Amino acid sequence: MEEMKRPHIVCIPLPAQGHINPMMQLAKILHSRGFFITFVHTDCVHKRLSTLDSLVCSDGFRFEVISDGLSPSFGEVKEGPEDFLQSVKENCVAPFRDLLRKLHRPSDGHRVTCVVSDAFMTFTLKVAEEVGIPEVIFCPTAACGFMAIAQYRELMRRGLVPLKDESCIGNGYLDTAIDWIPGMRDIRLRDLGSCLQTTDPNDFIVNFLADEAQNTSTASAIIFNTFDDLEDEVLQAIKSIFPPCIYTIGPLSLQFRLLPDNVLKSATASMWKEEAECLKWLDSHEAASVIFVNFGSSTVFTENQLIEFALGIVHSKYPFLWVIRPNLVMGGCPNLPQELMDEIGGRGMLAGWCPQEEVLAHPSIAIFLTHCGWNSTLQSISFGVPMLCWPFSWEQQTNCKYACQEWGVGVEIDTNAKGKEIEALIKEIMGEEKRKEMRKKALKWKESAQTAIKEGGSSHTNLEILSQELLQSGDFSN
Ligand SMILES: O=c1ccn([C@@H]2O[C@H](COP(=O)(O)OP(=O)(O)O[C@H]3O[C@H](CO)[C@@H](O)[C@H](O)[C@H]3O)[C@@H](O)[C@H]2O)c(=O)[nH]1
Repeated sequence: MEEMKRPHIVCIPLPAQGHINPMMQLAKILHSRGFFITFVHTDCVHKRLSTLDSLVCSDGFRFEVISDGLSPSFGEVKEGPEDFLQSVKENCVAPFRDLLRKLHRPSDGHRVTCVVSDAFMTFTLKVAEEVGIPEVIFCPTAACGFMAIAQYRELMRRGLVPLKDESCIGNGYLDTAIDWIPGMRDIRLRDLGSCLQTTDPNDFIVNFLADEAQNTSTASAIIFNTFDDLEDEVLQAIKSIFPPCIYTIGPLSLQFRLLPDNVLKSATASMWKEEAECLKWLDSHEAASVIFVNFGSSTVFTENQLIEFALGIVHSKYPFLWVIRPNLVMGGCPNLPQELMDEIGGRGMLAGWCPQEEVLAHPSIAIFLTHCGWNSTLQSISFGVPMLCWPFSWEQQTNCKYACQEWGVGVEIDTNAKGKEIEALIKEIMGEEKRKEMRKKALKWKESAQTAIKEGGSSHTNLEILSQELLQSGDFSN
C-alpha cells in the first residue's frame, strides 16, 4: 500500500476544464516531488474523460470519482452555470466526505497528508476539517481576479451592486471608479466582472462567488497560479487581508514543462478530443504570422456573434487557426456560412479543440484572440504572445483590464463589436508598429515568467517551500 509510505495529497478541482487543467499540472508537479496523489473527478467529467486517453494511473497517481448529481447529458446540453455550481456544491459534500474517510484511516496507517481543493469548491474545507486533514486552496484565477471577487460583498454593502435597473448597463454607471480596493488601481465597476451586471439582489452567481472568496480565509494556505513580478501590488494586498499563507507558484504551464517526459505527463485532461494536426498546419507558416482564436471551454456565442467574429477574422486576410468548440454556439451547430468557408480556402484552419499550450508556444503564432480566461491569459504571457481580448464572463473583465492596461500585452474588443471593428483591430495589432510594440512587452513578461520558475526565482522558491510544508504534514503555521 503505497499511500502508507508516501505523503498523500488529495486534489479536487471544480469539474470544469479551466479548473481541471491547472490542478492537474499542480498534481503532476507534486507527484514528481514524491507525493502520492489521489485526483478526484466528479462523474460528469469522468464520463467525458474515460473515452479519451486521460485517466492514466501511474505509480503513486490515481483517480477517484464522486457523484455530482448532474444529468448524464451535462456538457452536451448547455445548462446554466447556476445549475452546475449549485448541483456540485450540494451533491458532492457527502460523497467527498465518504471518500476522505475511506482514504484517511490513521489508526491502520493510511493517512491523507493534505487536501488541495479549488477556490470554488470551499465546501471541502469543512469536510476536511471534520475528517481531521489540513486543506490548502488552489486558486485557478489570477490574484487580481480573486481580489475582484473578494470585493463582491463590499460592493453590495456599499449599494453599488445590484444595479438599480437595466439602464445602468448603458448609461455610464459601469464606469463608476472603484478606488478603495487595496492593491488595485484605476478600476471601474465594469472591470470587476460581468456577473455584477445584475439587478437581482439574490443573484446566485454573485452571492456564490462572494461566499467562496470569503470562505478561503479559513484554509491553511492559498496557492496562486501567477508570479510575483506580474501581480506584486495586488498580491501584497491579498497577503495583508487574507490570513492563510500565500504561495505564488506560476506559471504552472512553464513549471509543468520542466517535468521529465513520461506517460503520466503526456496524458491530457481535455474533455474534447485534441486535434494535434493543427500543429503540423502551423509548421507550414512563417514566424509570427498566424492569428490564434480560441474562447476557452465555457464561452457561449449567439449565432450572430459567431458570424461577426467570422467576418472580422476572415476579412482581415491573415492566416488563422480558430478553435470552434462543438458547443460554442447557443443551442446549435457552430457552422460558418458556406460563402465564408469558400472565402477562407486554405488560409484558415478550423478545429474543435487543440493542444492550446503547444499552439501558443509555436513560433508561427502572432496574436491570440481570447476571452481572457486566466489560463489562456497566463499561457499567452508565458509564451510571449500579445492578445486581442474579448472578455465574456466571470472575472475575465478583470484579466482583460490588467492585460491591456497594466501589462501592455492586450487590446480590448468591445462586447458588441461588429465584423468591421474586429477586422480593423486585427489589422491594427498585426500592423508593423503596434505589433512590434506589443511583442516587445509580451517578450518582457515571458522572460520575467521564465525567471520566476528558474532556480532562485520567486515561483520556484515558493514551490520548494510549499512542498516542504506539505511534507511536514501540512503544517502551515509559520
Ligand atoms: O482548444 C482548447 C481550448 C482550451 N484549452 C485549455 O483549456 C483551458 C481553458 O481555461 P481558461 O482559458 O481559463 O478558460 P475557461 O475554460 O473559460 O476557464 C474558466 O476558469 C478560469 C479559471 O478559474 C477562469 O479564469 C475563466 O474566467 C473561466 O471561464 C486552458 O488550460 C487551455 O489551455 C485547450 O487545451 N484547448
